[in-house]
Amino acid sequence: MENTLPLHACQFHKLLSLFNRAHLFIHSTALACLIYYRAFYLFQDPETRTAPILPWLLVFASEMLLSFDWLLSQAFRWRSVSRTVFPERLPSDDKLPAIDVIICTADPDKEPTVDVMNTVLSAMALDYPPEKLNVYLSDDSGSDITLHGMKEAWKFGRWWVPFCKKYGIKTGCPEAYFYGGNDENSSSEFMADKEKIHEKYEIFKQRVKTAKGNHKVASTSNRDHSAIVEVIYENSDEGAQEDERVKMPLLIYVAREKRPAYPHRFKAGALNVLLRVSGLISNSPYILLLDCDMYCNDPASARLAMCFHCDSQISPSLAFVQFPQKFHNISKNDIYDSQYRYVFTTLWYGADGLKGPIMSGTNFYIKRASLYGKSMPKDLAELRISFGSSNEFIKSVHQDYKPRISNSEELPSPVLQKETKVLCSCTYENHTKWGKEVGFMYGSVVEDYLTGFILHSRGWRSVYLDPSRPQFLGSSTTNLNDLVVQGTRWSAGLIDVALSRFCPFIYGLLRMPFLQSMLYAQLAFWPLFQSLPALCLATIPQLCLLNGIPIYPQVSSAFFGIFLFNFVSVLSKHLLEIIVSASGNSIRTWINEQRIFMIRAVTCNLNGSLDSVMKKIGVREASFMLTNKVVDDEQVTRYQMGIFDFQTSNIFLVPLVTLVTLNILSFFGGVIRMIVFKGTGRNAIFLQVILSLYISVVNYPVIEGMVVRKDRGRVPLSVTLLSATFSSIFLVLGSFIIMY
Ligand SMILES: O=c1ccn([C@@H]2O[C@H](COP(=O)(O)OP(=O)(O)O[C@H]3O[C@H](CO)[C@@H](O)[C@H](O)[C@H]3O)[C@@H](O)[C@H]2O)c(=O)[nH]1
Ligand SMILES: [Mn+2]
Repeated sequence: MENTLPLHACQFHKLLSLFNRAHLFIHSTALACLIYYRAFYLFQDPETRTAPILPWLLVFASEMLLSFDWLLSQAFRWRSVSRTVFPERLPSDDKLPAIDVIICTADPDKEPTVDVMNTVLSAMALDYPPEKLNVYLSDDSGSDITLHGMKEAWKFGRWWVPFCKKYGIKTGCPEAYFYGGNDENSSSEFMADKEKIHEKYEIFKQRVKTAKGNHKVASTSNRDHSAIVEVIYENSDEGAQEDERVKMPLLIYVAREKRPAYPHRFKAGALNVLLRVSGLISNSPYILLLDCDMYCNDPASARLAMCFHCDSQISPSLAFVQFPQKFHNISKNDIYDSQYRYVFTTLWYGADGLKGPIMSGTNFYIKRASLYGKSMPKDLAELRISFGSSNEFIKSVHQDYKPRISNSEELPSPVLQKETKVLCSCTYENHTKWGKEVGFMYGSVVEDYLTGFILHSRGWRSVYLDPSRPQFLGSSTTNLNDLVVQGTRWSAGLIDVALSRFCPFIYGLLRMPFLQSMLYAQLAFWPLFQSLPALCLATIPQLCLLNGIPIYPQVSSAFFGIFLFNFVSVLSKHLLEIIVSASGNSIRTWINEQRIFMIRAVTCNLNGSLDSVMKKIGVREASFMLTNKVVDDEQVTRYQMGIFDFQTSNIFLVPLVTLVTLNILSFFGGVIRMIVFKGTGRNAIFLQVILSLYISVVNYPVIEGMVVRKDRGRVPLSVTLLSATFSSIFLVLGSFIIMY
């Protein structure tokens, strides 16, 4: 009889959820009072109004948007859960399903080949039966350097994988292993082996680097090259000794065809090609997806994920098991919130309590069949419309298909080679459902969010697993420029979805539970719902303050308490969530996150939203600006020391510095007015003074960058001057507009 003990357990965070619901109730009541106060004003006799109607309406609209966004975000707080797994109860190895690992890379200049190969090697070292593990690298640049790197990785892997297995090495990424330094084993045999492997690793690295040095790629080759599919197989003397040979997973290099005249759909396009090619070659029922900068930090993840996929109760509706993105390069005082704490420790736990976390691009084990569309067509004509013209691929979508290569010693037949090239061609998807209903979805550069959304709306679910030892570790953005470039892409991608036919308010509400569609809506609209109010609340109350116009209730009013309560309630709730979710210095994390929310709102969220709108009206083209993975030592040092690096484009920096300048000006202006004003006039502008002060204090690093610092990472003088000019123009023009 089968093992009947459960493979996993789920814990509902009862206390936290109860608290969240109570907070939801109290805070909404306070928000209702605030809305009453704002709306009531509009019906007052114009003679008795203390402020002109335009700024009042702008501030009111911003408060409504923020409140609405807050209300949506409560979906993430309704039902938090966490999960544990019992991999020791899994069936024996011969009963485990096979896994295809797909790793994406796109540019050997921006994504150093040695790092990519480290990810490949870490995947090869996963603790899983080797004959059931197939590792694919998708190379969107079609570069010789990468292919050469793969061959070298294979050779080194023949030493590395057995070494990891023999000594139960956890860190399967050689670079992290040799330079991370934490060994439990001190036996002399181990030490000798380790030294030998370390030497081989250095040789491997040197070879990969030399190949790069010898090879200059033309920058256009990224967009114009033919398809290459190569099963990496090497049988030279450089490999391990015959008797030492351990069975290795299959390693396959795939570069799809790319031509300038054909859209290549960025990462989603690459993934769909890989779905097809892997379908033909190994056709494993489960797929692990990895970005090239995300290595396996623990070989156990495959088995942990199988605790869900092998559970016959939840497996039929389970699309993917998502692990968090964690990063190896986070400093103690993480000034940019590079770890995305909020997303991976607050939001995703909450989403898991509904129908599962949002797909997060990398680190998830997905069921292949879930990507093959809503329902399986019955006849061949329909199958061809869905999947394209390859009969061989169509055969592979049926469960009983036997993969074409079953072990690493076998070479692909010429027929198979020809067929895989067809599947990689840039015309293969024409007039098919790829990217629209089948595979990873096109239409947004956040292909992960959109694909997960479509899967969830078809009734699939996902689960979130966040074991104490990070199963995957990546490199995060550690400077302002990389952060805003990445953030702009995400924001644009999310707004693309928000403004498309997949808008979660309509498409989601009709297809998924209410709370789940709220959670998707909150994320999709988040760039807009953050940036517009932030822009307004960092300018309008300040403009009014300098003109002596009160926009908030005066200190003696009962509504003053309501406003203060709302402000304190949101801030303290945020602090509490940090205390619950993270270890370390909570207050510091809290300030860092408050600051980065504000900075993001007026830089990348704003820019990304604009980008998306401009694409809609046809002024801009879709693009996928890769996140930089080449380390700049000077910038890293600043990040490690907790010092902001303001070297970024003026499109981002000028609005930020302008807003901070404006708030400093209005704070001092306000203080002077409070000294000069007597009685109610003073009371009436108090909250505006506090708001300007709060914004200035939280953004102190910007001020420091403008006036104190002299290093390269400071705010350039030209930006400070430009920003001062902009804020003066705004103040003068704005004063005219609100007065009349
Ligand atoms: O045309 C492309 C563009 C990108 N990539 C790969 O996609 C991955 C993610 O790109 P990266 O530049 O690292 O972007 P990030 O912002 O760090 O990635 C986050 O955001 C992406 C969506 O925008 C998700 O796909 C990722 O999984 C998620 O980690 C990398 O492995 C790239 O090589 C391709 O294969 N082809
Ligand atoms: Mn990345």
